Amino acid sequence: MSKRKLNQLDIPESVEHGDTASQPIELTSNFAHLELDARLLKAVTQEKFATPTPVQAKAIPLILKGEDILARAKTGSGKTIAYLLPIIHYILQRKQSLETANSVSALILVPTKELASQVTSTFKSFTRFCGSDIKGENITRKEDAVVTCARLAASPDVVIATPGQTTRWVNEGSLGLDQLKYLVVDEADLVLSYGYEEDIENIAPALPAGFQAILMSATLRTEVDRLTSLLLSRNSTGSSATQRKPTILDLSAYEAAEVPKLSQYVVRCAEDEKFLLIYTIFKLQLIKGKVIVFVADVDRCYRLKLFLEQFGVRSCVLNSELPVNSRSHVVQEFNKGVYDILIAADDKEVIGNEEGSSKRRKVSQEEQQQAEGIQSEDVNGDITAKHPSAKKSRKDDKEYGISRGLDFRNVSCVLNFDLPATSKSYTHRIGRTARAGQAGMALSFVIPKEKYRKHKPTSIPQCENDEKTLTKIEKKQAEAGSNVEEWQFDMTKLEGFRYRLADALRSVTRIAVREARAKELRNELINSARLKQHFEENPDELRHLRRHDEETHAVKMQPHLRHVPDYLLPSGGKAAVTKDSGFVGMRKDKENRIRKARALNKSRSRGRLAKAKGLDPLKSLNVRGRGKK
Ligand SMILES: Nc1ncnc2c1ncn2[C@@H]1O[C@H](COP(=O)(O)OP(=O)(O)OP(=O)(O)O)[C@@H](O)[C@H]1O
Repeated sequence: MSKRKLNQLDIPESVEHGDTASQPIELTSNFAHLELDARLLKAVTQEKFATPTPVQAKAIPLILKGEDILARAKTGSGKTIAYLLPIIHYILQRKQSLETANSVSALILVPTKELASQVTSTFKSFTRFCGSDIKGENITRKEDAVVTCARLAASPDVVIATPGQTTRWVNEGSLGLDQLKYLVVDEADLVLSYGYEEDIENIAPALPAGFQAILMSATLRTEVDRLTSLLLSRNSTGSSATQRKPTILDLSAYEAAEVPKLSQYVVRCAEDEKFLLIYTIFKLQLIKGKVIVFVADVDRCYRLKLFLEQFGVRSCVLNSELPVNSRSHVVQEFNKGVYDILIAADDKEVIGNEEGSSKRRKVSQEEQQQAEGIQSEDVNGDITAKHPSAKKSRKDDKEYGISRGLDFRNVSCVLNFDLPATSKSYTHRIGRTARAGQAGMALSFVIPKEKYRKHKPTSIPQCENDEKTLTKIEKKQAEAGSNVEEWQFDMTKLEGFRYRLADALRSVTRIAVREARAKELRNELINSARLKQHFEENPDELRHLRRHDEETHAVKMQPHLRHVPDYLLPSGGKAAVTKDSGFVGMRKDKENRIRKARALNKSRSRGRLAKAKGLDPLKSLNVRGRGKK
C-alpha cells in the first residue's frame, strides 16, 4: 500500500474550508484506496486508469464526506471522473441500503451540448457494470419534447443538462429537484460567460436544503464567486440565507511542481504564408500524430479543408453549424483515429476582453431570449462589434463550444492557424493537448501588424491585433511558468512550394467554400435519423440530392498537387526547414547525396540511350525540360 503525502498541495489561506482540507492531504497512488464500489473499480481497471490524478485523489474523499467543494485544476486533469465516481458510488450504496423510490439524485450542469454528451458517455463507461442500478439521462439532445418528458418521467438518478434546458424542464414541472443530493457545475467559470446567469437564478430556488455543491473549474475567476453565491446563498424557499462556503481545492501548487509537458511555439508569417506553412507541415509530416487546427470561423474551416484536400491531405471539420449529433460523431471519429487532422472553427471562443465580461454577458443574454438551437447571432460580442462583416446571422448553435471541456484523445499538437482573440481562449485551446500527463505541442501562426491586410484573398479581420494578443498570451503563460518560444522556421527553404500554393489557393474560391459548407450540411441532414426515414419513403428525393452533390465540383482538383516531387523538397530535408527539436528530420544529408548520385546516374544513362538512338542529347533534354514546365 503506497501512499504519498503531498503537503505542497496548500489550500490558499484566504479561503474558508471545511475540516478535511485543513488536515495533511494524502495523494493515494491507487483507486482501491478510495474505497469505491467494486463495480466502479472494475470499470476503472477496464479504462486502464492506474493512479488517480491529483484532483481525483483530493476531491473524491471530500465529496464522499459530504462537503461542498470548488475544485480548480487545469484542463485535462481528470475533473469529470473526480465528481462522477463519488456520485455514482453514493447512489449505488444508497440503493443497496434503502428501498427508496427513484428520484433525481444528481444534476450535472455543463455549458455546452458537446460537453453534456461527453459527460454522458463517461458516465456510461463507468456504470457499465452496474446494470439497471443506476440511470443517467442527457436532456440536451435535440429531440421531441415528448421524448425528453418521457425520459424525465422515469426519474433518472443522474441528469446531465445545460442550465438553459434545466430551467425549461424545471419550469414545466417535468424535472423535480426536491430529492437532489448533488449539484455539479462542470466548467463553472464558463457557465456565466455563456449567459446562463438568469438560468442559475431560476434553478437555485428549486434546489432542496442540504444539497451538496460540486463546482469544477479551470480558473478561480470572479465568475466562479458569483456562481457560488448564486447557488449557495439561498435556502430552499429561495430567500437569501447565510452563504455556505465550499472547500476550495486549488491544485496550482501541484501543477507548478509538475514538469511542463506542453511545448509552445509561435511563428510570425504573412497571411498567405499560413497556408504555405500548413501545407509544408502536413506534407512533410513535420508534426506527427493527431492535430487540432483552430481557425477563426466556419468559412475558414472549409477553405482550409478544401485547400488541404488538393494536396491529398484529409481532414474533418467541426463547427457550430453542424448538428450536435454530427459534432459528437466527428469528435468520436477523431478520437478513434479515423482522421488525424481536425479543423475546428472556434468561432464561439471563451470570449470577452481580458478585463471583464460585462459586454459578453449582455450579448449572451440577448441570445438567451432566442429559442435554443435556432438561428442566432455569433456570440463573439467583441469580434462582431469590431468587424461588422462578421455580424451576419447564421445557423449556429449557442451551446457550441470546442475549446473548452471536450475530451479530444491523444492530440499531439494544437495548431492555432488563426490566433484566438484572448489569452483565455488560447489557454483553453492548448488544453486540448498534453492531457492526462501526456506530452503535447502548441503552435500558433501570428500575423505581424506590418503584414496584416497585405494579401487580401487570405486576410481575415480577426488577425488585426495578433501581436497584441500574443503579448497577453505570453504574459499569462509566463505567470503560469510556461514559455512561448519562437519557432525557427526557415521560410526561404519553402520557395519551391510557393507556386503550388498560389495554384491551390486560386482554386478555393468563395463559391467553392459555400458549396462545401452546404454539401456538408446536406450530408448531415441526410444522415439524421428522422430524415433517413423520410428518404426511405421518398428515394427519388435522396437520389436528386445526391446527384446535385455529384454535379457540384466545389474545387477543380489538380492531381499533380497531391504529389511532392523530390526536386521541390528543400535540400537538407525537414531538418533544414526547422531547427526545432519538436520535429523529426526526414532525410539526412548523407541520404541526400545518395539521391543526387542516383539522379546523376539516371540522367547519364538517358544521355547514353539518346546517343544510341542517334539523338542529340542536349536537344532532347531541353525539350523534356520545357515539356515539364
Ligand atoms: N486517473 C486517470 N488516469 C489516466 N487517465 C485519466 C485519469 N482520469 C482521467 N483520465 C483521462 O484524462 C482525460 C481528461 O479527463 P477530463 O476530461 O475529465 O479532464 P478535465 O479536467 O475535465 O478537462 P477539461 O477541463 O478540459 O474538461 C480523459 O481522456 C480521461 O479519460
